[in-house]
Amino acid sequence: MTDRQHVKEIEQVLDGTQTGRDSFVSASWRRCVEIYGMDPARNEPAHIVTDAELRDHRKQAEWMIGAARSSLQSLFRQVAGQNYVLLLTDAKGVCVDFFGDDLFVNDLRGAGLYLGSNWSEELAGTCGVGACIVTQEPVTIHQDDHFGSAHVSLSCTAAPIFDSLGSLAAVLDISLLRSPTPKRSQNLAMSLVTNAARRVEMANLMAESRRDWVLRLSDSPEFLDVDPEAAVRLDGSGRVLGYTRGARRLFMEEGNILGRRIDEVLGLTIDDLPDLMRDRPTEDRIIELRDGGALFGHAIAPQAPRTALRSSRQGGPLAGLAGDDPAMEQVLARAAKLARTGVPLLISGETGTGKAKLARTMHMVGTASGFLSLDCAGLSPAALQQTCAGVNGPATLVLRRIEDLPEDTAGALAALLDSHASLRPLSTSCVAPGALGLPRPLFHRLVGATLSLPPLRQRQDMGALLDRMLRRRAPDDMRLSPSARAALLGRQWPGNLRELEQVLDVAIALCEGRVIDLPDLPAPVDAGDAPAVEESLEQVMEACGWNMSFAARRLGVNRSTILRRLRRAGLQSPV
Ligand SMILES: Nc1ncnc2c1ncn2[C@@H]1O[C@H](COP(=O)(O)OP(=O)(O)OP(=O)(O)O)[C@@H](O)[C@H]1O
Repeated sequence: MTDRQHVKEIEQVLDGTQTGRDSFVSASWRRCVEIYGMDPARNEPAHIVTDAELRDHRKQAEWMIGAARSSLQSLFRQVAGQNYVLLLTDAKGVCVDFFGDDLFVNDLRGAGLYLGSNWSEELAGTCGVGACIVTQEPVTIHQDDHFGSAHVSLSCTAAPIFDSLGSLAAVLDISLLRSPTPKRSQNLAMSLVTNAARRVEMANLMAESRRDWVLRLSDSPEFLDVDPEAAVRLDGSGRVLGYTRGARRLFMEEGNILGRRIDEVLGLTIDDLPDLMRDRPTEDRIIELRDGGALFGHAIAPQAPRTALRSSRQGGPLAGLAGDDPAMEQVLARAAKLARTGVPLLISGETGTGKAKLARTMHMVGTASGFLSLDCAGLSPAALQQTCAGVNGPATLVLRRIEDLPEDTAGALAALLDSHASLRPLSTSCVAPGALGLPRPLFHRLVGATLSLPPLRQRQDMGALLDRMLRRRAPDDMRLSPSARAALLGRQWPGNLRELEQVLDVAIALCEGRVIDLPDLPAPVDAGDAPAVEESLEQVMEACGWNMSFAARRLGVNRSTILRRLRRAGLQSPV
C-alpha cells in the first residue's frame, strides 16, 4: 500500500466506512486524529527520551524489569534467529528493557525498537504498545495498521502486564522490522507474548507474597505446578491481597475480589489450603467453583513465619481443624505450642483421623520454610537420601506411616537426622507409640513428644465437621435432611474423616435435588472390620485367629508388613 492509499483509508475510516481493519485499529486511528490532532500524512520518526529521562523511567520500573528478566530471556531464546526484538515498556510506553540481535542494532534503533523509545499512542500514533496501553488487551498492530507511515514496515504484538492490584504496570512487545504480509503470520507471536506476560505477573506476585499464602490455579493438573494460569495472594484470614490477570478473568462475574475472603468466591477457606500443598497428589487438589465447575489448586505457604499462635483457641489454621470437641481442643492447644519448636513429634491415630493434615498445618504455623513428605511403606535408603539431598536450611520432614519403615531404612534415617540437624521430623502412625517396633536409637530421634488424634466416632464436633465438609464440596444451598444427618451422626466411621469425605462425595453425586436424604447415603462399611488404633499387634493377631491375611486387611497393610512387625515384636502364633 502506498502512503497515499494509507492516508485515504484513514480518511475513509474517519468517515465511518468499514475497510476491513480490526475495530481496535480503526478506533485508534480515530483517536489519533480526533483526540491527539495528528496528521495522517505525517512521517515522524520514533520518539526517544533523553538519557536522564530513561534513567528515571528505568528506576521507577526496576522491580518490573527484575520480575520480567528471566521470562524475557526465555522468550528471546524461543524466537532466536527469527529477527524478533523484545521490548518491555513501562505503563507510559517508554521502553525500559530490550532484547534484540546485536547485528541489527542500528536498524532497530532507527525504527525506535530500542531502549528509551516512547511508544505511547499520543506520541507514536497507532502502534502495538500504544494500543495495548489504551485497550489493556493484547493486540497485534501489523504493518499499515500503524498510523504513521514511518512505522508501516513494522509488525508489533504487545500484551499488557498488570500488577497484583490490577493496575497496568508494563507492556511486553515482540516486534519484527520486516514481516510476511498476512497478519495471521503473527498468531504465534501473540501466543508467546501473552504467555510470557502471564509468567511475569506470576513471578511478580510470588516475589511480593513471601509472607502470605499464594493459591495458584489451573484447569489442567499437568500444568498446575509448572505453569499455572492464575494466582491469588491471601493473608492469614483468607482475604485476597492481590491477583494475576488470569485470576481477574476467572472471577470476572464476582466483580472486584480484592479485600474479599476467598470462601466468598471459591469453595474453600484458608484452613483448606494445607490440603492443596504440593505433597498431595495433583488430582486430589480439586477446588469447586461456584458455577459448578472445578479447578486444580496449588497452595504455597508463607515462607516467613507468621506470628505464633499461643493456643488453637486464638484462631488460625490449627483452630480450623476442629469444632467444639474437648479432646481435639487439647490436642490442638498442645500442637500450637509445639509447632514452633524443633521437637520431633509422633502423631498417632486411626487411619483417616487427620494425622497428615495436622502435620502439614503444624508446619504452616511453624518456623521451618522447607517441607518434605514421605510415605514410609517400602521407602528405600536411596529414596530417602535422594529426597532429602537438596535440603538446606530448616525444613519439616513428614514421615507418613512410620510403622511401615523397612528395617534397612531405619539406620539410614537415624544417620540422616544426625547429619541434617535442621530437619524436623513429624511422623504419623496408626499404631500406638509403644507398638511401633522401631529400633530404640531411631525411636528417640523421632518421638520427642506425641499427639494422639481421637477417632471420629468419639468426636463431639461431628455436626460442625459435616457442615464444613458439605460447604466445601457441594453447592451453597445443598443440605442434609434431618434423618440423613442423624444417620451420619450415628455411624461408627472406621475410616474416620476420610470415610466421611467419601460418603459425602457419594451422597452429593447421588442426590437429585438440593437435599441429601437417607437413600442418597451409601451403606456403612462393616464396623466390625474397623481396627482399633491403640490395639497392640498381639491383640489384633488374636482377634484375627493369627491369620496374617485377616490381620493385614484389618490394619490396612500388606502381609509382609505384618510378618515384619511380628518379627520385630518377637511375637509368634501360640499354635
Ligand atoms: N480436621 C479436618 N477437617 C476436615 N477434613 C479433614 C481434617 N483432617 C483431615 N481431613 C481430611 O481427611 C482425609 C484424611 O486425612 P489425613 O490424610 O490427614 O489422615 P491420616 O490420619 O494421615 O490418614 P492415614 O493414616 O490413613 O494416612 C483427608 O482427605 C483430609 O483432607
